[in-house]
Amino acid sequence: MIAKRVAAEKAVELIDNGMVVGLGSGSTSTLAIRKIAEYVKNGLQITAVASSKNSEKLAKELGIPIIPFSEVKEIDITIDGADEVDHDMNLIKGGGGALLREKILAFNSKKFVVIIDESKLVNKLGQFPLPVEIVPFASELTLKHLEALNCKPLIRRHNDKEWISDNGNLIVDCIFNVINDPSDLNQKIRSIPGVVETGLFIGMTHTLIIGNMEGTTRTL
Ligand SMILES: O=C[C@H](O)[C@H](O)[C@H](O)COP(=O)(O)O
Repeated sequence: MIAKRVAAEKAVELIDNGMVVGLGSGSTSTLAIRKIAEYVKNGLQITAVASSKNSEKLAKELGIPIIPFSEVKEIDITIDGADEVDHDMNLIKGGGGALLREKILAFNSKKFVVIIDESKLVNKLGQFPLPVEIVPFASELTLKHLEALNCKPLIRRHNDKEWISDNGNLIVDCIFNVINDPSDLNQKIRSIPGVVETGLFIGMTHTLIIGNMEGTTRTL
């Protein structure tokens, strides 16, 4: 927890008055949201957009001013976690199922800051099952095409039911074990009709902040 916390706190230092801030999702992002709320209480003036209903609810409860996407022209900085990060700062995200909104935020941000503890660093992506958001219609066919890309696709379930994303879609966790060419795989998956988005974030990270158990951080 300390590794995630120091990475989150370091990232929050990058926020200035007047910024539009994108809020990520997951446990590391939650630590960042809590720190942002402290700054807001102490006078920092920002507006924020959230990448999930959970993050939006938490931010509102903590007094962070949230604006709807319809009012956002550009985001100054988005701070978000990741499930795996490779040497090129490519990511797997979506362990919490928020990948689509997270990718929209990252794509529309001047600065996309990723915060992780050092256990998330890998030589090659793919040990963590790749989350892919798909529409529920004809999901069996979409799964068949995912399987043809040499993975084991499993529809995410919770309490014996299919888990539904904030966008009303399904999440498929694709077990690849090793992803040799993340960019090529991302394109192949996105070309399957029925796929909404993948959890591969290729070339999107501007800054990576890695926290460790000693309570220090490294910024790339
Ligand atoms: O959908 C969830 C997000 O992509 C999270 O940022 C990712 O799963 C990392 O989560 P955590 O910070 O809890 O490890």
